Amino acid sequence: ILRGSVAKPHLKPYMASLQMDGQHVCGGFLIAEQWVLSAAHCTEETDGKLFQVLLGAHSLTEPEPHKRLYQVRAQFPHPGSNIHNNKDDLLLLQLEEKAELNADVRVLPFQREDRDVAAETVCEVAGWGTIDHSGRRPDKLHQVERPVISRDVCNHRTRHDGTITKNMMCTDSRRMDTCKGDSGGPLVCNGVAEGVVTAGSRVCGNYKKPAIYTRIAPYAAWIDSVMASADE
Ligand SMILES: CC(C)CC(=O)Nc1cccc(-c2cccc(CN)c2)c1
Repeated sequence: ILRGSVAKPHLKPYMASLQMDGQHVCGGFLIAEQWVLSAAHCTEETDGKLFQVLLGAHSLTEPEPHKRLYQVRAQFPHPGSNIHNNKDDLLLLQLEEKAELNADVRVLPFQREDRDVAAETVCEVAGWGTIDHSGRRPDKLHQVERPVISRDVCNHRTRHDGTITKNMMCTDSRRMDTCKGDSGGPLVCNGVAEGVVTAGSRVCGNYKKPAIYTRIAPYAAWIDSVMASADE
């Protein structure tokens, strides 16, 4: 998160850190006791290995009462996701066991009504992604509030030039923005997860390249079907 602030510890108990070999790679969030939602492009550099999922954390390194690293039983990238564009950029992770829910570990409801969030709505996004242009990575969770911008503005030829589909949404990226490592985290508007951070043009803090999110509502049926069909 560029030019945001350190989050209040454990006030976003749905946040997950997707880790590989003990390193934070991407964000994610708890959508059910045994399921985390994130972004498919986070698996681009993992060579087919499974993530581990850290829940209940504020600091990535310090001991905290309800912090726990969960093994992943299976990963389900959306079948339409690919490395060439941001389409269907969702990843479902089934934890090896149900997460123990407590004050620091809670499920976040996601939007099921497929209707655009109004432009100018101020939403919040959090993550352990880079916090400055030298790529510094934080130990503690950061957050930032950003206004939604309309798909028409986001699709302007000087912005994302028509690549923003009805399954995507954008927020203003002037100075404060999401960045590398924030992918997979939720865009939370009025207490509900409306979107999942995607890397988009992989630039940060440039107002000409608004932040892009995969809208969740259009994928509610896919999410439900994967959770229902996965084995015990
Ligand atoms: C395997 C993946 C972690 C590779 C990757 O995603 N790289 C990367 C590099 C630069 C910016 C970003 C990035 C992320 C989230 C939002 C944005 C744009 N605000 C950029 C993402």
